[in-house]
Amino acid sequence: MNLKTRKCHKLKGDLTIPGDKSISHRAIIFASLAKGYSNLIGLLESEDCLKTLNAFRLMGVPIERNSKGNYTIKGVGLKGLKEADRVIDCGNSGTSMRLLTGLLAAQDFYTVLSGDTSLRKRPMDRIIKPLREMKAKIWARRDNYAPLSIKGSQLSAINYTLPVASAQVKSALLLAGLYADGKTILREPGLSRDHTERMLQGFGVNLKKSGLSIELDLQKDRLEGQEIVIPADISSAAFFITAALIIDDSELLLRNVGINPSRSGFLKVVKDMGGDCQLINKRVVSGEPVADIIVKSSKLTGANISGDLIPTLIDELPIIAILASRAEGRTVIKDAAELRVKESDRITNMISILSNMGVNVQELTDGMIINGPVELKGGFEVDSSGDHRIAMTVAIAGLLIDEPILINNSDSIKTSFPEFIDLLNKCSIT
Ligand SMILES: O=C(O)C1=C[C@@H](OP(=O)(O)O)[C@@H](O)[C@H](O)C1
Ligand SMILES: C=C(OP(=O)(O)O)C(=O)O
Repeated sequence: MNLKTRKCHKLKGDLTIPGDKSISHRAIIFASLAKGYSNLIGLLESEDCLKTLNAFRLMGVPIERNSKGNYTIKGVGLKGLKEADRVIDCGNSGTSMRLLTGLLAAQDFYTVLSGDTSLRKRPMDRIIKPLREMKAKIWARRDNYAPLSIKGSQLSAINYTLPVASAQVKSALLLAGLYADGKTILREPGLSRDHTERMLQGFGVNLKKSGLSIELDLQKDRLEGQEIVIPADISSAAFFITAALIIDDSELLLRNVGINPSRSGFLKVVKDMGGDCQLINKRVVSGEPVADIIVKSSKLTGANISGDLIPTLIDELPIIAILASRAEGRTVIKDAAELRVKESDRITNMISILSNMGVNVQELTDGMIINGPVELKGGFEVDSSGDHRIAMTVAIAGLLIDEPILINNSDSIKTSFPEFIDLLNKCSIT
C-alpha cells in the first residue's frame, strides 16, 4: 500500500490512542502463564501483538475475544504450555521473538521461531548468549539470526550485567528466570522500560528492584489470573503530540496515556524544547502510571538528547527528529546506536528523509545533529523499509508540507498502530 501525505491547517480534538504495545505483549504472556482467567482490557490489536496472541493459541492457551481490545485468557499455568505443531511466526515483532525465546528455553518441548525479512536480520545473540549461560539450548542462523530453534531444558539462574539497556533482553531473562534453579540477578547500564517487572510484581512474583538491579526469586510457582487494564501507548501518542506542537493553532486532548517514567522520556524532551504539554488526571492503573495529556502548538528550541534518557524514548527518536527540524537551534541525539538494529536502520533512514525535506542534518555513528528551524519540503518518494515508525514519522511531517510525499509500503503502520490514519483524519482540519 502507498500513502500520500496531505497538508493540514490545524489539529483539534479529543482522542483515545490504542493500547500500549509493550504492555499488551506482556499482558498476553503473563495471563497465559497464570492459573485461571485473566481479563485484558484495552489490548492493542496490532499485527505485532496479534503475533504474540497467536503464539500462545498455538501452544494450547484458550484465548477469547469479547469485543475490540477486550480478551479473556484462560491461563494454563507456568508448566501448562504445549508444543506448537508448526513454526511460530513472530512477523515483524522483535518483542515477540525475544521474550518468547526466554520463555521457551525453559519449556519441556521444541520450538522454532521465525519472522519477516526485517526480523530475520535483527540480532538475537544478545539473548542467545546469556540464555546459553543459563544452559539454554538454542540454535540460530549464523548463531545470531532467526529462524531460531529452541529445545527447552532445565535452566540455572544467572547473575548478569546487560551490555545495553534493553527491555527485551531483560524481559527474556526474567521469563527464563521464572523457571531457573536459584536467584536471577540482572543489572542494566541504564533503565529500560520496566513493564515486565511491574507486571510480575502485580502477579505476585517475588521481584526486588534497587536502582538498576533486579533480583528474581521464584518462591511461589503460581501466578493468579487477574484483570489488566492497558493504557494508551505513549509511543503512538508521540506522533499526535508532535503534530499538535508543530502545526499552528492546534490543540489535542489525549486520554489515558501511559506515562511510566522508564518509558516517557519523550515528554521530558518536549518540555525541554519548550513544548506546551500538560498532564492532568494523573493516576495508577494496573500498576502503570497514566494521565490525560493536553498539547498545544508551541515555539520549540533545540535540545541535547543522550545518555540515560535514550532508553526511555528509543522508539520516539524518529519523530523527535521532526520536532528538532522545526525547533530553533541545534538538536544533538547521541548514544542511540540501538536505532541501527530496529525494524530498519532508523539513523540512515531519518538522515535520508530529513535531507530530502531540506533539513541540515549530520549523521553520527550513534545518532544525528539537526539544525532548525526549516520549512520542510515534499515532492519525493520514500519507502518505509517495512518500518512502521518511519512511515508514521513521514506522514506527520507531511502535515506541514504543501507538496505531497509518497510513502511506499505504508502497510507497516499496522505493526503498532492500525488506527493511525483514521485518528489523524478525525482530528486534522485541512
Ligand atoms: O520490550 C519492549 O516491549 C520493547 C523494547 C525496546 O526494544 P529493546 O529492548 O531492544 O531496546 C523497544 O524498542 C521495542 O519497541 C519494545
Ligand atoms: C522496535 C520496535 O519494536 P520491536 O523491537 O518489538 O520490533 C518498535 O516498535 O519500534
